[in-house]
This record gives sequence, C-alpha cells and structure tokens, in this order.
Amino acid sequence: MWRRATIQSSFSYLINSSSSSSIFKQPINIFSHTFTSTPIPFHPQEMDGIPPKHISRFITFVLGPGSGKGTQCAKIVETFGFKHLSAGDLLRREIVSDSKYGSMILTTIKEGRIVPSEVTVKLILREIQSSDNLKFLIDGFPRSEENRIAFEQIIGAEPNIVLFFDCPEEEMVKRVLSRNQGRIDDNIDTIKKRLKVFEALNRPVIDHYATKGKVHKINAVGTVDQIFEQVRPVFAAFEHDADWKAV
Ligand SMILES: Nc1ncnc2c1ncn2[C@@H]1O[C@H](COP(=O)(O)OP(=O)(O)OP(=O)(O)O)[C@@H](O)[C@H]1O
Ligand SMILES: O=c1ccn([C@@H]2O[C@H](COP(=O)(O)O)[C@@H](O)[C@H]2O)c(=O)[nH]1
Ligand SMILES: [Mg+2]
Repeated sequence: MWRRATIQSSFSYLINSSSSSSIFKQPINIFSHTFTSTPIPFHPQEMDGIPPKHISRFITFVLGPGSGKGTQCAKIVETFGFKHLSAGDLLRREIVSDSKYGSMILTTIKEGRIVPSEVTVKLILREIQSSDNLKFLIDGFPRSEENRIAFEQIIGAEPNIVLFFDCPEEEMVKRVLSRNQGRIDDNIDTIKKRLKVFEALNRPVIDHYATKGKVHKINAVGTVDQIFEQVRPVFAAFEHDADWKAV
C-alpha cells in the first residue's frame, strides 16, 4: 500500500503557481529551538532563478550520525542510480566558497549545532532543481522537526522513505575519530555534542516517520558490504514498479 503513496511525491508548491504564490507571500520563520542558530527569515522568492520541474521525485532521507551512511550512499548511487546530496557537504561547500553564511555555518558545525533550516533547505532545493536525476538520497537531513517541517512546506512533499543507520555510540565515535578527512567536527568534544543534538532533535524526526511506516532501520554494525546487503532489498523492492522506473 505504501508503494502507491511513494509515487505521489511532487513539488506542488513550486509547480502550481497559485499555491506557490500563497505560501511564498510571507517569509517563513519557524525557527526557535535553542540548539539552532539565530533565525534568518527565508524569502522563497530567492529561489526565483531556479526553474520548477513538473515532475515527481523519489526522495529518501538518510539518517544516523557518523554511522557510515555516506559510505552506504555511495553504494546506493552505484547500484540504484540515485543522486546523493549530503547536507553536511553542501554546508561545508558554503564555508569554503566564502558565502555570506560561511562563518555562521563554520561556528555551528564546530559546536555540533544545527544550521538554520532556511539555509540548508535552500541549498538542498537548489541541488534538486538543477539535477536531471529524479531519485535523491538526502544524507544527514532533516536534523530536527524544524528542518523536516521547513522541507515539507517548501518542497510540498514528504520523503518516500527514510533510511536510519542505527550505530552504537562507541562504534560511531571510533569511526569518526579515525576518519582522517580533516573535518572540524571530528573531535571528541564536538562528537559528544552531535550525539546529544541527535537524541534531542533528530530522534523525533525518525519517530515521526516511523509512525508513518516510512523508516527502514539498518543495523550499521558490520562490514560495508554486510550493511549494504540490508540496504539493497529496500530499494530492490521498487525496481519492478513501473512508476519507480518512470521516476
Ligand atoms: N561498516 C563500516 N565499518 C567500519 N568503518 C566504516 C564502515 N562504514 C564506514 N566506515 C568508516 O567510518 C567513517 C565514517 O563513515 P561515513 O563518513 O560514511 O559516515 P557518515 O554517517 O556519513 O558520518 P557523518 O554523519 O559524520 O557525515 C569513515 O572513515 C568510513 O570509511
Ligand atoms: O542538515 C544539516 C546537516 C548538517 N548540519 C551540520 O553539519 C554537521 C555535519 O553534518 P554531517 O551530516 O555529519 O556531515 C552537523 O553536525 C551539523 O552541525 C546541519 O546543521 N544541518
Ligand atoms: Mg557523512
């Protein structure tokens, strides 16, 4: 039954000009939690340069900090042809490109907090709209209920599925500390903060989608290939679906 629901994903607020103008009249400002930075009102008209596409997308959220989800996303891309969008990578790209939010993003990541939704959603939306691919892995987002609501409001759709990589804290810490990619947040102090933020803000997002039957929980302990063998059937289930092929 949920297969039918998955193909209804559309960017209706962007597609339907009358509904888009009504939702976009006011800046969206729903950001108040203490873990997030200072709210920055989001003016959706900033998206004007991005042409809407009148087509359905298949959206997968991929969650679980330091669990190896980026590694698994690479395998999903290779096997199932998705476009991989890591929210963390998009934010880090803003830092190095010296964007107006660069220093705020750097500080936020260093402290393991969450960048305001309007910044992250805008970056993700830009990537989605400019991609020819229609199947997306959105990795590391939404990090909070605010993120989730902002995404759903602006995109006008829920994700089709959510992959949650469930990794014990000890294993996550071990993996992140040996990652050696020079990330500013790969240190024990920031990792502890990220874990706290995960439990306080990200866990409710997983719970929300679990009540909707959208969450596929993956045991993130094991080799990369062993873990992928749990992931494969989640997507393989769609391969015989004509609508999935059309996406
Ligand atoms: N199954 C695994 N076993 C051991 N190490 C792994 C496994 N999968 C990934 N790793 C390693 O763990 C580290 C973290 O993996 P990765 O960057 O994919 O995680 P992530 O979930 O994207 O992390 P973050 O949320 O911090 O971006 C990397 O060094 C990666 O090579
Ligand atoms: O939606 C997001 C995604 C990430 N962040 C910030 O970036 C770091 C690193 O994210 P990774 O997914 O581990 O690459 C995260 O701890 C947050 O500080 C964010 O704010 N919002
Ligand atoms: Mg990652």
